Amino acid sequence: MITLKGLTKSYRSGERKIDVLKRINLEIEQGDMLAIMGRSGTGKSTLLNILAGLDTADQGTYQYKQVKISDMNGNERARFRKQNIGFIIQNYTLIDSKNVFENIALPLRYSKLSKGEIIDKVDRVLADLKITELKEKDVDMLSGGEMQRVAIARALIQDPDLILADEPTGSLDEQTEEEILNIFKKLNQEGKTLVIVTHDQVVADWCYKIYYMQDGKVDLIAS
Ligand SMILES: Nc1ncnc2c1ncn2[C@@H]1O[C@H](COP(=O)(O)OP(=O)(O)OP(=O)(O)O)[C@@H](O)[C@H]1O
Repeated sequence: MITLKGLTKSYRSGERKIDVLKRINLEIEQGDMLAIMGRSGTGKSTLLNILAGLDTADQGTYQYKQVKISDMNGNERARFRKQNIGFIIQNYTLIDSKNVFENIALPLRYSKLSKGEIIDKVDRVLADLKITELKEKDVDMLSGGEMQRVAIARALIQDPDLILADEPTGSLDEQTEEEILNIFKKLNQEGKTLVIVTHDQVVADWCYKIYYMQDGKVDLIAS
């Protein structure tokens, strides 16, 4: 599904150049569920942002199915992201001034769907995640676990094939973490591919493969 070849990325910080990714090669198969671990600052989020099409590498190629993402310009990558990627991050990035329904419907705002079709879609995702009762609530009234479910719902609204999650359970208690992981497992069983960046061994152990990032490289350490 995904092939990364020779992916290289550096950042400049004043005089210093930081080589974050050094000729990374990685294959991700459709239907996989994998964890990326590694110490802070080793480039996990950078790699995830490149997979999402939010950032680009300096060198190397990124192929998604038959398409070379690394050849795309910013607009093309934005379209690719919208059509294929569900992105979930730790601090939810929900919009406080909007309620749960409006937050989940947000990615559909420029779609050609009618109001009724949008409502149906949101209702279906809410039901799948068992959060229908939250539909009209303001997001600033939600618990951390509820917010994360809403963020997942929003990531799923366009039915993406690839779900990228950056520390998705980082601020949740153990029970809520397990509930979120169960949701991920179910999505995976339905055919979605998941890439999860985590510091948490419990989260990694739910995945089929665990990769470890170090010194600009990514190595498979368990499968
Ligand atoms: N936009 C940027 N400009 C300059 N340096 C950056 C930028 N983004 C990331 N970096 C640096 O690149 C390195 C990798 O950052 P990244 O966020 O990918 O690491 P990470 O493994 O996800 O870390 P953490 O586990 O703490 O989230 C860090 O040294 C970081 O400071």
